[in-house]
Amino acid sequence: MGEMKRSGNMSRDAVLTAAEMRKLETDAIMSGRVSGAELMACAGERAVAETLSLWPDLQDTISRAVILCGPGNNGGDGYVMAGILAGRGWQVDVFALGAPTRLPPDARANRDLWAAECPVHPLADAADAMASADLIVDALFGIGLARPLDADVVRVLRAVPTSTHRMSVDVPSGYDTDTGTILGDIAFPADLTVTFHSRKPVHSVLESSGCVVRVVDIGL
Ligand SMILES: NC(=O)C1=CN([C@@H]2O[C@H](COP(=O)(O)OP(=O)(O)OC[C@H]3O[C@@H](n4cnc5c(N)ncnc54)[C@H](O)[C@@H]3O)[C@@H](O)[C@H]2O)[C@@H](O)CC1
Ligand SMILES: [K+]
Repeated sequence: MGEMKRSGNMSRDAVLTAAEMRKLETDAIMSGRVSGAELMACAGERAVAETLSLWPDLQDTISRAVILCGPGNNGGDGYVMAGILAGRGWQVDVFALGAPTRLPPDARANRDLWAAECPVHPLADAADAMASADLIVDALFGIGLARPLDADVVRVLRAVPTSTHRMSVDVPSGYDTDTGTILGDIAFPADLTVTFHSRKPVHSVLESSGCVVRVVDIGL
């Protein structure tokens, strides 16, 4: 069975839809209480912390991470994680989907920070690196997935090895947040999902299939 862990100032029982979560974020940003960049930085930091807390063995040696980054803010969280892990001495390879010019601003800023120092590889090239990774991070799609995954993404997900640590940021790519169904044929096979502020309907489905779900405060 999965486990649940909550922290911070959150409504303990709330289960939010994707639209409700998006509204909460937008309202918080519009109020000036917190910026999108701060939320993203916190999301990436908390995702790394929860990953290393679940799998402390990853800190024993120099570990290798593959981070799959998508075309939206979920990808932005992935770039934050890449920077944090590289700063801890990890070998980090980032593979990205979509043109950087189409990223939303906060994700673009974090992508540019990463790309100033390190390469960003095309997503289609991820298979070999995934085969030898200690940790694979799925930051392809979160609450913004709007249709089944395209064939090029499906090909990459089919190459994800089952023998390594696999974590998803917010929602495993391929799952519909509000129904918990897989929109196409496949979703990222996460062992751990770190979601933000509140559970979403998909997380009960994940827990019932054995995925660990951790809910973290990001200052909303
Ligand atoms: N400021 C914020 O709003 C925050 C957002 N956060 C992260 O941002 C995520 C939500 O970001 P977004 O709303 O940008 O959504 P996503 O990053 O989940 O994805 C949206 C992007 O994917 C595209 N897309 C949707 N379905 C597709 C498909 N099947 N194939 C190809 N492209 C597809 C959309 O056109 C859009 O460009 C959350 O899940 C969370 O991880 C966190 O960083 C916390 C702060
Ligand atoms: K994801």
